[in-house]
Amino acid sequence: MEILEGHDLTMVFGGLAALTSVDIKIEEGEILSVIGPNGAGKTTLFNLLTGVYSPTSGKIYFKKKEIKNLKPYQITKLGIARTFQNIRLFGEMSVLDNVIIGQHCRTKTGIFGAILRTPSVKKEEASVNEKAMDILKFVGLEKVYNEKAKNLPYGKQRRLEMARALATDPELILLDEPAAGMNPFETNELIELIGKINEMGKTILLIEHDMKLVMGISKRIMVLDYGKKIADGPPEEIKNDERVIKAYLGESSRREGRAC
Ligand SMILES: Nc1ncnc2c1ncn2[C@@H]1O[C@H](COP(=O)(O)OP(=O)(O)OP(=O)(O)O)[C@@H](O)[C@H]1O
Repeated sequence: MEILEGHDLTMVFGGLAALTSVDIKIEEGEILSVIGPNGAGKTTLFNLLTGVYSPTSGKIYFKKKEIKNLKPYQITKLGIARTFQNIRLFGEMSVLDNVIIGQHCRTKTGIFGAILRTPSVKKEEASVNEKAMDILKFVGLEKVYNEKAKNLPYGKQRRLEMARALATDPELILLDEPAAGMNPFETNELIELIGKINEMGKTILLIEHDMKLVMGISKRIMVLDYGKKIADGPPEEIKNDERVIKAYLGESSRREGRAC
């Protein structure tokens, strides 16, 4: 069954079409990667699916429910979580607190309960703490739970972003360039972690430039170029797709052009 569908998605920014008539379908339980040269529209697509922008036209369904006009927090509550290309942690807060904040959309305590500290509030706090520690163990950060987030090395900060996304108890996780800035060792660890998250039953949508990671873990790959979908299929097919090869060759010649 499809967990998420986007139909005919178009996004225009002041006359520039960042996406034109893009269809996307994600099957429950799959790992789908979105790739494409710089400026192809990948992040714009993520921003539409998570409610950061409302598309200029087109429809988006999560588990058959239309979500096009929902706010990001409403979409999170329905079961979609994301990480960002530029890490967005609360640097001055502890690793544990960053994960606890992720659970906020699932807790019941209101302002009065928090002030009065009723037994049910204390009980909920204890279970929130326990769950946050379980998630930190899962991503391998339990030993640094008390560190300030900003003091973690880069690869661990990325893991913490994933932990915080997991804390919202999502069915679908969108990862925006999770391997960006990682060394090969950290990337291998990340591949393992994404596999484990998928084995837990979570569906994963990924934007990534690291082809080793993309080819290694994706069940399917969708390719964007200049805001249009130019290919969609299993990794073996995408590797040999002429339009995809051309789009990437075009990008390297654009880069060389810039460097001159
Ligand atoms: N908020 C915005 N306002 C105006 N133009 C935008 C906005 N967001 C994106 N764009 C433009 O839309 C196009 C697609 O950008 P987008 O960031 O989605 O590409 P991308 O594939 O994620 O690129 P990269 O791989 O470099 O992150 C680009 O031309 C970009 O400049």
